[in-house]
Amino acid sequence: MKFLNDLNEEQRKAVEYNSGPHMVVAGAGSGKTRVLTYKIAYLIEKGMEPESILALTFTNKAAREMKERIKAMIGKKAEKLWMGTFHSIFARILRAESKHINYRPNFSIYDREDSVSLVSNVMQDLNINLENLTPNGVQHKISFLKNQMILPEDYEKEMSSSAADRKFHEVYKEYQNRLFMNNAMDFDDLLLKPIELFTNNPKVLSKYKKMFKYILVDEYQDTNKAQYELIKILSPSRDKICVVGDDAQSIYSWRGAEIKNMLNFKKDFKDAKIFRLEQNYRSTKMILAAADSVIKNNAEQIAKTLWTENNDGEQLTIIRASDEKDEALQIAKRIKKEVTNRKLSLNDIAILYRLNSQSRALEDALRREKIPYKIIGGVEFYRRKEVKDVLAYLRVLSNQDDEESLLRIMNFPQRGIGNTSISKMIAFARRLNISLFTTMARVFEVIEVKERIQKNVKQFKLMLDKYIELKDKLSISELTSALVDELGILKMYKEENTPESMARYDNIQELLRAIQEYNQENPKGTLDEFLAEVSLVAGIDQYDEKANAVTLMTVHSAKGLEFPVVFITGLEEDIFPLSPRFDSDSKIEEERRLFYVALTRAQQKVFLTYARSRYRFGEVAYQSRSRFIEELDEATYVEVNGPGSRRAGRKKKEVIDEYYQESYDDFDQERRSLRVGSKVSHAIFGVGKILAITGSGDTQKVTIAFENHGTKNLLTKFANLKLI
Ligand SMILES: Nc1ncnc2c1ncn2[C@@H]1O[C@H](COP(=O)(O)OP(=O)(O)OP(=O)(O)O)[C@@H](O)[C@H]1O
Repeated sequence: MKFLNDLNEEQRKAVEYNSGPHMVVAGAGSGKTRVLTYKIAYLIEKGMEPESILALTFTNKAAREMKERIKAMIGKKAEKLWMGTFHSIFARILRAESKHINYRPNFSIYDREDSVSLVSNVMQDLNINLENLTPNGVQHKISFLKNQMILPEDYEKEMSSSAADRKFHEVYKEYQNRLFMNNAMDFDDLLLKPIELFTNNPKVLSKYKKMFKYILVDEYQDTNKAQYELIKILSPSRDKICVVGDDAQSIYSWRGAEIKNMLNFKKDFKDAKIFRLEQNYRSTKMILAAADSVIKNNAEQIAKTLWTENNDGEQLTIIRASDEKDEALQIAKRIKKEVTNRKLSLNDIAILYRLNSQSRALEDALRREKIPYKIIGGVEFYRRKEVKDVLAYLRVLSNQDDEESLLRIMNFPQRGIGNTSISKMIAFARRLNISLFTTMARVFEVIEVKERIQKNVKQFKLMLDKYIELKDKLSISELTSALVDELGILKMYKEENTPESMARYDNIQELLRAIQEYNQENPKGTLDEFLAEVSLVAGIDQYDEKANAVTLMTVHSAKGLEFPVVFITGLEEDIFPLSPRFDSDSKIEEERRLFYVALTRAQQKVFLTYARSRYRFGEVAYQSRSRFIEELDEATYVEVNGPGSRRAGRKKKEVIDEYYQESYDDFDQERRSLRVGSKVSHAIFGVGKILAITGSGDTQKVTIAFENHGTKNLLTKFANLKLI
């Protein structure tokens, strides 16, 4: 097999090994993905049927790319591989086997936002208020428990007798119950339900065990308990299994990932063989030395030494900025320089941050400098309001028990069915133990609802019935177009004619286009399958590498990617690492691994930036530089002080260039127009009235009485106040 020549000796050994369970422990950039890809091609070339190989990846994007690569190596038969994320593969299996767990195959898949909304409805219905937990927090806790396979009944056994625990348990139990009633699953169910399925149905299990002759798992360091159980349950005769991972890149413990799955592989799988890949093909020697000097501060890790034959490369550059705006401006300027000096295109550059909220200042600066950028993970396409509205209609057409989706569309676009009437219908549904959808058919029996509104409900129900009937006669694309037309939402957004409504208009058009493409690519694809697919799309999956633009994303999303030039921003205590003061050692170690992941994305050059002060939680916070910078080997970096150094405050005019002048002028403009008595609005605190102004220039402060947040003292420069 000629393609084996693309591998180094150790990689090749791992690819050819076939005599038992094995784990490839590989450092960053050492060819993990390559080994996995080649191994699958190798197995097929050796005669294994593609449909008997199960390959589990961390993102849909990784699965797609690997499949493409394998197709290029061995041809079209690669299409038949079972390759995808845990969630998408098991959603597919659950759909086929739904009757064994008392679900119907058209079950809805709730994303995080849907789950939060369900939690919130449950809390309202049970009239439960959890003092310290918002619906968001409750959802997070539920998800964390589910990831650890702790169901309500398990939780009940372990919980304390405190009122808070009891209330939480009640919400959790009812949340699970509602999911079931709605014929819906949340993301965590997509891993838990298959365990239930396989455990309670030995015949089904044996069918899949026979079918999957080989299991391969990517990013093994970030598997959680449920994923681990699934691998163990399914791994055929326990020997045809290959996992790859890097313990130094385990960054998802907050979502329940367990690094110990990797550390315990040898115990779990008898006679497991370990392959180590230590040659890095991605980065310069300098970048590897820097990464190594940081990660060696972690106590918990599998020993390995990464080396490379690549060039020595340049030192890292550390840039100090005065605040987040200055940081962003300096980055934008640098990018222009780098592109010219290194003859790079913009998609060779990534800007990474720890927190999504850091992106705003960066985006502002890039826009002003007219540098095209793409942002990954913001509000993802399929999570946008207008897109979800249309999808909610499709979900109801597919699964009438999906109460969450039905509630979303009941009065959208407005059809005169208010919340009070909806509550009354829900009460009726609960009393009779029927679904809300069925209640709509019997709305004339719900005497508490006014006659006029009963008619509106009836009409809405008739419309849905019509499309439910049409859904098997039309393609998904025709169905959706007809529906969107009848709802008149495109027209509605067009008439509103605001930038926001036009963006919504475009997004719905884009959705119609996406559905058309889906139809073309999957002529036999059903509405249920389409909905399952879009529910599982993550931000990174839509990432277009070819678009000529700088990439902005969190370090978490950057896992597995590589770029010639990488900026790592916000290197300050409390940002990166996040919350060091309150955290245990293990959390700091995870932050350090995250920093390691960030550094090792770079091929040629790394810039590290930090700001002396930063606007956070509505106030200016003075920041101290991240411990991770202090941990870097001194030989691996140089520091430059941009105009953000302290000197800049005093001698601003001398050190800042025209561009900065312009941006400071903007501040001054805003400041001059503020007066005692002016009404202003603030991004977080809302509307308020200025009571006093003290000081001037950069240290000017305003005292504002906010309508809903009391009186606050803010530094004008950072408050970003808008006059009303
Ligand atoms: N034997 C090899 N010869 C040449 N290039 C290689 C070889 N192995 C890997 N590479 C290249 O090195 C880079 C990193 O490989 P890959 O992405 O497979 O590593 P990885 O271990 O999955 O990385 P990470 O875990 O850091 O994301 C890729 O550009 C890949 O093409």
